Amino acid sequence: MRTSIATVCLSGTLDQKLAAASEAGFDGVEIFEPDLIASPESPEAIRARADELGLSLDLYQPFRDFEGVGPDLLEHNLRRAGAKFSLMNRLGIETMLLCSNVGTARSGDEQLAATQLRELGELAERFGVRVAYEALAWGRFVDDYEQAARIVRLADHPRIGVCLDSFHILSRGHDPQAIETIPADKIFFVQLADAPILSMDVLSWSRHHRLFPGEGGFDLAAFMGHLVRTGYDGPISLEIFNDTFRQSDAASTAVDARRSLRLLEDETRAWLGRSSRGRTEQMTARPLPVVEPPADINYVELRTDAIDEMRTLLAQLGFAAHGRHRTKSVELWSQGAARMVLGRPETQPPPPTVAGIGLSVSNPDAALRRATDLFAPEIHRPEGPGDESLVGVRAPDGSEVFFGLEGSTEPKWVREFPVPDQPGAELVERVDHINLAQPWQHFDAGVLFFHSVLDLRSQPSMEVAAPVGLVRSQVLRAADGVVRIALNLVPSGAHDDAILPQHIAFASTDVLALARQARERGFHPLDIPANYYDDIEARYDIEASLLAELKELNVMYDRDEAGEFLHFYTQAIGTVFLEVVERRDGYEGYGALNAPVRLAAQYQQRRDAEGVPA
Ligand SMILES: O=C(O)c1ccc(O)c(O)c1
Ligand SMILES: [Mg+2]
Repeated sequence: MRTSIATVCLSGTLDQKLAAASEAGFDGVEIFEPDLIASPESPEAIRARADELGLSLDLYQPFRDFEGVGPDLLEHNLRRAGAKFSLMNRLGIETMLLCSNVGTARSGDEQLAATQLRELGELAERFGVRVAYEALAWGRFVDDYEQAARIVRLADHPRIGVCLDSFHILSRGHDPQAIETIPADKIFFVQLADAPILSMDVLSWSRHHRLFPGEGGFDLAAFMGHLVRTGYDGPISLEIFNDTFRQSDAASTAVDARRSLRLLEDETRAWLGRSSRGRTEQMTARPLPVVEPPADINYVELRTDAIDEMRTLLAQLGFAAHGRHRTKSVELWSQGAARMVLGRPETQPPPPTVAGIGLSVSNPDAALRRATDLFAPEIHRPEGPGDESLVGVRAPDGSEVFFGLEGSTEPKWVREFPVPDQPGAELVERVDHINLAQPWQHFDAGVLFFHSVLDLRSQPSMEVAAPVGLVRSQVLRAADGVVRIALNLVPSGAHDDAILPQHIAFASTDVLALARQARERGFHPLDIPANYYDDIEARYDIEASLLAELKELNVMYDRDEAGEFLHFYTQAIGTVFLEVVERRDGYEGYGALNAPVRLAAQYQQRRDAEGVPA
């Protein structure tokens, strides 16, 4: 599969965009006209630069508002097109994208549009170029790819074909199956974009919210499957208009982009494999190693300067102290199968406080190979003699993900730490979920990373109101539900990022007993306001004695169709806090209704700690 990316996806100057695309391993790029016009380089110099970087220039775009017009305007439009064809000759670009007319078309007569495209084809012939006609989802008369394909057929000119853009097709709910009725030699270009499922006008959706494949809600494997069945073998190009990507580092965006196509190629191969008429020969990348989703989170590594406070907190929650590792400057705390590795930040820039997680997988080597095939940077850790070697990769937010062998007993590396003097309280069973605050520019990349590398599935994303802004939250979880990772998007305006810390939630068999024992050890939970308890009483008709106990211990409550959820929070230590949860009778959620109350309580806690008057 030949991969391409539109320069509009990336931030920076045209030269920086080309460099980022090349560095990430793309075969080619689409030149977006505003990037060219704004460039100080001549078209010839841009061509030379692309050659030097090993990039083909696959498309020049967009050309707008050509067809369906009156005779005077047609003449003007042909003159405009001639100028662009001549520019394309200087750039050495063969294909120009023509968007369906959104403004100047007077008629939706398909025969008229076809006749005018035929004239454009004649002109293109003279320049040795060709035109790919794309139905924009908001086109004045042409807004559907089947209509565009009909007009192209009527135009019947070798220099006129279609451009298929998954966004325009899938955003309108059009069935991509009819792609198979378009002859492959009439498909001149293919653009891919994913998007979150939103209910808004399609133009704004397209111009601001497109995402790389795998980051949104479209079924792009099916789209690709229908395309591959036509025999199309041209470039597959990403065209992502996204406000965040325009502002973030081009090099890392380009790597995310390549990751998305790598995954999609694999998913397309699988889709074709399941269908009766698969032709997978164009899926040229070797298949990604298949991995089972991780079986559990076998440790979480925290790097914090507030190490004494964290020790106190873990002890209050009933964790056993194993002490320091025999060679590394970290210590281990455990309770049940929940293991916390604790150390100070040692690298510059400092790692996120939740600096790493260990995942138990059936085949660590395959998991590592899959991750590196998906362009995740591998981590090499110095090891002491006899220490178990850790294999892992770096996530987009800078945290580390290590793969360990799944098994019924504890991981071997635990024996590299001393045995605790006192056992833990054993009211915590394991890590229930972790919640990673993502810097605003890494959120979508984080979703794609955990989805593609670990085969975790995205749950619908949610928005939670916090005093500092709306927090977008997305849970990714394994099919069996054991491993759950929630990603939170820190609002870009929230300079005080400590208000949206990361957190680790432990699963307990008896949260009330644990809260009581912790209190006896001096623990003070996050204070929950009395108004909250009035509200849940009204909402759920909770038994008076339970309500009193929840209130006394600052434990929050939720319910779904299956069961109940009891959970409490610790106060934050720096940018991290802990949670203990009890899921009764198969409750599946995370207490979403409680999240705004918790965020406001944390905000209040910080203001109190800083002595700000209420
Ligand atoms: O939003 C637009 O105008 C626009 C332009 C070119 C495209 O290929 C496209 O899909 C959308
Ligand atoms: Mg497009």
